[in-house]
Formats: sequence, C-alpha cells, structure tokens
Amino acid sequence: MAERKESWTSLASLLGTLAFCQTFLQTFLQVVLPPELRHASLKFLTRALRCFSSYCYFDVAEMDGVNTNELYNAVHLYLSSFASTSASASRLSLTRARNSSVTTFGLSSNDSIADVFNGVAVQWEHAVTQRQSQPSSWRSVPDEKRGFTLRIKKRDKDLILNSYLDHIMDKANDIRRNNQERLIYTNSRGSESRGRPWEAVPFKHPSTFDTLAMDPEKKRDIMEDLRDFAAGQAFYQRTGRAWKRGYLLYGPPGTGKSSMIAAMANFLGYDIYDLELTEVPSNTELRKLLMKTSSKSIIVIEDIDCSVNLSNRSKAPKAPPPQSYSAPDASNAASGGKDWNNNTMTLSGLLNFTDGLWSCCGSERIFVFTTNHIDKLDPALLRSGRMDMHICMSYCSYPALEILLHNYLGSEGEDLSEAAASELREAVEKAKMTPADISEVLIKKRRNREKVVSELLEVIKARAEGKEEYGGLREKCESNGVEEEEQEKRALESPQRSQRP
Ligand SMILES: Nc1ncnc2c1ncn2[C@@H]1O[C@H](COP(=O)(O)OP(=O)(O)OP(=O)(O)O)[C@@H](O)[C@H]1O
Ligand SMILES: [Mg+2]
Repeated sequence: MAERKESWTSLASLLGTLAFCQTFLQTFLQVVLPPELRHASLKFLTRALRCFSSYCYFDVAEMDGVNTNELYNAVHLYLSSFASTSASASRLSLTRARNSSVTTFGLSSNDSIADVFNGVAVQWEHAVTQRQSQPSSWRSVPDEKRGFTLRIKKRDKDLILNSYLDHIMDKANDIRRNNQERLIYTNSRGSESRGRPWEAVPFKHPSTFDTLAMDPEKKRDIMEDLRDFAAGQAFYQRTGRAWKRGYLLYGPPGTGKSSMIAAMANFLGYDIYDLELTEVPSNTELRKLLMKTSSKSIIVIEDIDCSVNLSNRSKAPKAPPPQSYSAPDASNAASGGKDWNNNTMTLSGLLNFTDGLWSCCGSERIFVFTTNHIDKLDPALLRSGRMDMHICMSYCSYPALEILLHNYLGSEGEDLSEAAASELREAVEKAKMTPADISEVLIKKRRNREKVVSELLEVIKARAEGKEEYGGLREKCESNGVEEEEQEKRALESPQRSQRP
C-alpha cells in the first residue's frame, strides 16, 4: 500500500516537473521535429501535460472573431502598468507611438510575468505566433496571432477568476481615463489590405470644456449628458437600449465644432475615430470599419453634408427579382431592406452604421456628425431619435467672449470696468463674429496688454456696424442660434421627407 502511494507521488512529481519544463520541451521539439509533425506533437504534448497539471490556463486572444477582444486590450494595458517594475518580467517590449511622449511597456513575445491578486499568485504569458496564410479569407487579418495566457492554480480558479478579470477591466479603464494621451484614428483606402483598417496617432488636442467658449448653460447640459451617458451602463441595460449616443453639431465655420469634439474626448477619456467617408467605397467597407472600432470611443464624421452624396437613399437600387433573391444581410434587415446595394456608400448604409443592428457590435460609443449647413442634410439624418442631441454652435455671445478673454488674457481679461463690459456686451451680440475670429484678434493683440481690450472692442464695433466685410454665413446664423433652429425645422418639414420610402 505504502509502495503504491509512493509510486503515485513520484508520478505526480514527475508530471509536475514535466509541466514545469513544458516551455523548454516545446522549444526543443520545435527545433528537433520536422515541420509537418511539429504542430500535432506540440498540441498533443500541451494537452497531455495540462491534464495532469495542477494549473488551469485561460487564453485571451487579440481577435474575438472579427472584433478586437476588449479583454486583450485591457490585459495589455493592465500588465503594462506594472511590467517595468516587476521582477518577474525578464524581457519587455518598449513602444512609443509617433509624436507621443509616453513609452509603453509590454511583454515580449512568449515572455511571462507574475501577478498577485487577493493573495493568489497568477502568471501571464504573452504568446505571439505567425498566422498561417489565409488566401481565401474574405477579410485581411494581421500577420501575427497574439494572445495572453493566464495560468492559475486549479484550486484558486473559482476563488478569483471572475473578480480578477473585473479588476483588470476596471484598472484598464482607470489607466485609460488617467492617461492624457488619447488616440485619434483615421481610415484611408487600402489600409484594410494591410490588416489595419484604422491608423492611429496620439491625440493631443488641448481643448477642454473649460476653454470652450459657448453659453455656460448649454455647456453644462452637454457635460451632464455626457456624464450620464458614461455612467449609464445599468440604465441602457435596463431600458433595452444600445449603449450609444449621437450628437449633431452644426453652425458656421470657426464656431468650435471640432473643438467641442476634442473637449468631449478629453472629458470622457475616449479615443476618436475620425471617419473619412470619401475613403469608404461601400456600405460593406463601412460596416467593417465600424466592427474594428473599440468601445469608449467617439466616431466622428465631419462635414457630413459635403463628404459624399448621401441624399441617394431614395435612388438606391430596387430589390432584385424573387428568383435571384438572397436573404438580406443584417445591415439590410436593420434598414428594413431598403438598401440592396452594398457596393456603394449610401445614406441607408450610413444610417445602419449609426442605428442598425451592427451599430451595437461594441458598446459605450458616441457618434458625432458635424455640418456647416444643416439645411442641406437629408431629413432622415435629422429625424428625432436618429441623433440624440442637436447642438447649435453659433456666433460669439458675451458669456462666450468672457471665456475667450479668460483663456487669452487670464485675470486681466476678467477685470473689465463696467463701462467696457457693457460696451463689449452690446457690440458682440450685434457683430456676429465667430469665436475663431475673436481668438485671432486676441492672439494678434495680446502683446499689447494695456490696449488689447480696447482694440478688441474697436474691431467688434467695426464688425457690428458692418464696416468690415467678412463671413459668408453670417446672415444665416443668428448669435443665439434661433435662426438655425428654424432652418432645422424647415429641413425636417421639407417635401423631400414625404417622398422617402
Ligand atoms: N467655441 C470655441 N471656443 C474656443 N475656441 C474656439 C471656439 N470656436 C472656435 N475656436 C477657435 O477657433 C479655431 C477653429 O475652431 P474649430 O475648428 O473648432 O471650428 P469648427 O466649427 O470646427 O470650424 P469648421 O466648420 O470650419 O470645421 C479653434 O482652434 C479655436 O482656437
Ligand atoms: Mg471643424
């Protein structure tokens, strides 16, 4: 009896040692075996050893089907936060994006790092393998297959696995929010064939809601709305709504639409996907791009009225005859089957992009469209429920001017005499100058600090009295935005609308 027990103990310890030596064995076999036997033998060895091991393993692949695996990104961020100080990581990869001032530490391929959570020791390994070529694949994929493998003692698995993964997600979110460097992605034709449909650079726009010159009450509403959105996971879940929100920013050039997008990204700590519609050849490509965006991001389409001809919804080709009927894909189903042609970019393709079933392939996403000409937009884009909030960015009002004075002149800009303040108030409401115009004057004149306010007043008065010609859109946009709201109403009631399918 004692003999049998002893032999079991020896077997267990042998297998334990084998499991420990697994990495060495794998490397050894890779060198020794011919390529055709290598894959199968390694698979067999790994399975056999894992059966007897006291550990269990969890793979976190970079790609989850066609989507990026959020957990992979979170683990990467989480591990990079302590990789540089960990004694267990023997080899680290260092990356610094172009124009970035931040160095990111990462695990080199096939290196591992130890972590402790609630007193339980775990180990992460970064596995990078060359992907076998897939000539018939309908989509291009990166050359390398990346993933993390988490190793936990079997007896600890139930104790910590779920809470540990939640901890990693929370930590990664914190790191993202605190990290001042967001990314701005853009798409270009052909980048899909390189396996990365979006190209990213660090986003360093300094615009914030503090520096944004606009009516403070309106600003507060927008900030409140964004805050509610970011904290609204439970609400969206409970009400059965997709966790996304749409904003339409409209108004003349130079009123701060792009600055507002930057302020939103900095406020929420989200990345920006600046979608260049002219570079998207078809609805199918548009959907693929959408699938490759991550959560906690703002997807922006600037100047939507001039990007592509999007009033072609009614001109979309008719449904094919029944004999050639094939089941509409999810995007067509979502649009009620209006758009049968996925080889071109159409308005219904774009509407599906924001509203359809595919728009929910990620979560916590904001869509922002901007336009200088709200009256030129297809009413389908303005319909209530399409974009949750329509925000008019308009000419500089006095409260907005006060913010600009504070931005450019600091306390000197705030300490105006009563007389100067009331003159400025009266003139600026009449002048219909954009914040960009006023900023330009302040930049030019700011060196002469004693005179800057009086010189600004002169310029504003001259504009108010119509002495200086500028701004083609001035007549179209009232400083309080009333006229633009009228335009929006007219666009919604336009006869075009009733002709829509
Ligand atoms: N509301 C604002 N608050 C602060 N600065 C502003 C504001 N509007 C414009 N500016 C200044 O003017 C510059 C141009 O503004 P911005 O690009 O945001 O305007 P826009 O509305 O997006 O214009 P366009 O319609 O031409 O794209 C900014 O870099 C900023 O310095
Ligand atoms: Mg802009």
